[in-house]
Amino acid sequence: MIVVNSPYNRIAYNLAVENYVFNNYDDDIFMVWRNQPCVVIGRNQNIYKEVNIKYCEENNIEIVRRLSGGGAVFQDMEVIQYSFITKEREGNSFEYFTKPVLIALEKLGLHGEFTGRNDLVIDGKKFSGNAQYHRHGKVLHHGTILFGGNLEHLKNALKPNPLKFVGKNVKSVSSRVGRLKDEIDLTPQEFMDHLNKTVMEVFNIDHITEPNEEEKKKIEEIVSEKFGNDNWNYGMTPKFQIELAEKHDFGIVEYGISLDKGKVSKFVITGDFFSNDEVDKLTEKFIGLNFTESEFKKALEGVNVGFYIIGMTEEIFIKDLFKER
Ligand SMILES: Nc1ncnc2c1ncn2[C@@H]1O[C@H](COP(=O)(O)OC(=O)CCCC[C@@H]2CCSS2)[C@@H](O)[C@H]1O
Repeated sequence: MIVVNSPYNRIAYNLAVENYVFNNYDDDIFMVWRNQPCVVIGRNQNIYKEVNIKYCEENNIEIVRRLSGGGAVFQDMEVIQYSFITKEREGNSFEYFTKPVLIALEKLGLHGEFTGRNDLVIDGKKFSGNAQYHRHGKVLHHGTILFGGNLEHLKNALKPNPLKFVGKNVKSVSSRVGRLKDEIDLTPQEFMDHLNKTVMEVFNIDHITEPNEEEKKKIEEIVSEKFGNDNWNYGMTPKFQIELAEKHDFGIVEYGISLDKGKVSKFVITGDFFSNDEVDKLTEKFIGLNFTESEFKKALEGVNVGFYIIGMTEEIFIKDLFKER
């Protein structure tokens, strides 16, 4: 096993390093890494359901989809990730790969435990979530460790959308969380070094490497094709529909929205309001867009919604579709 140091601290890049190493290295790998603020969703999650996209846009929190399954987590520069990439072997359970983390904590006088699902907890509070990806006889096991981190962002960015979404998708499992830095006096960097050192001892590793310039180019290609690309981050959202109805003094407005590959594929507005023109002339402006307030507002520039739905304003329209429920 060798240690790979990632030169990046952006989620799309670090996921691309994992992906590159997974596909191109024969050695088993260990890697510790961290990112600027981001939300990382599971492979089969509905981005609209699990993430407060507006909050993320307003707070510069990137949203990226990973290859492994499971739920959505928040990370920032105080949240530490680790990855093992190995050949698939008997006994490669979640418990097996999380053990070195628990050993590293014991050395710091902290007693953590593995729970039945995929979490590590201290005193019942989750500080680590884990996920795996298996392919071609190899396994990627990675985990996030809430060493520190902005809990306000964690709570707000991951607030599940309470709208009824008709469709299949993996839901996150919300937990009571706790941060390690409230228990120990280390900086995030010191904690990373400690974790690295512990794993190097446990697995007898003496070799540390870093992607070279040529590899970095390939990693950057993976970023633009996948983890930094809306077609992956939004597009892998399973098909779903939303139905809404809002009562206004100018009438009841019913919205039926279908999303396919993360984009609006069908949008129907019905109701008992008065109209000057066919409402499909309005709704067709949104076909192909992400279902986000920012994209809808952009599409509405120069459009008079009151022309299609008498009494309607842009403000009411946006509120009907995107207000916090
Ligand atoms: N950073 C972090 N650490 C620990 N727990 C978290 C974190 N962020 C959110 N949460 C809590 O976990 C649940 C979601 O739990 P759930 O079990 O649904 O999902 C996970 O744990 C997935 C872990 C993925 C790890 C990958 C490793 C490399 S990139 S991401 C969320 O609602 C919060 O309550």
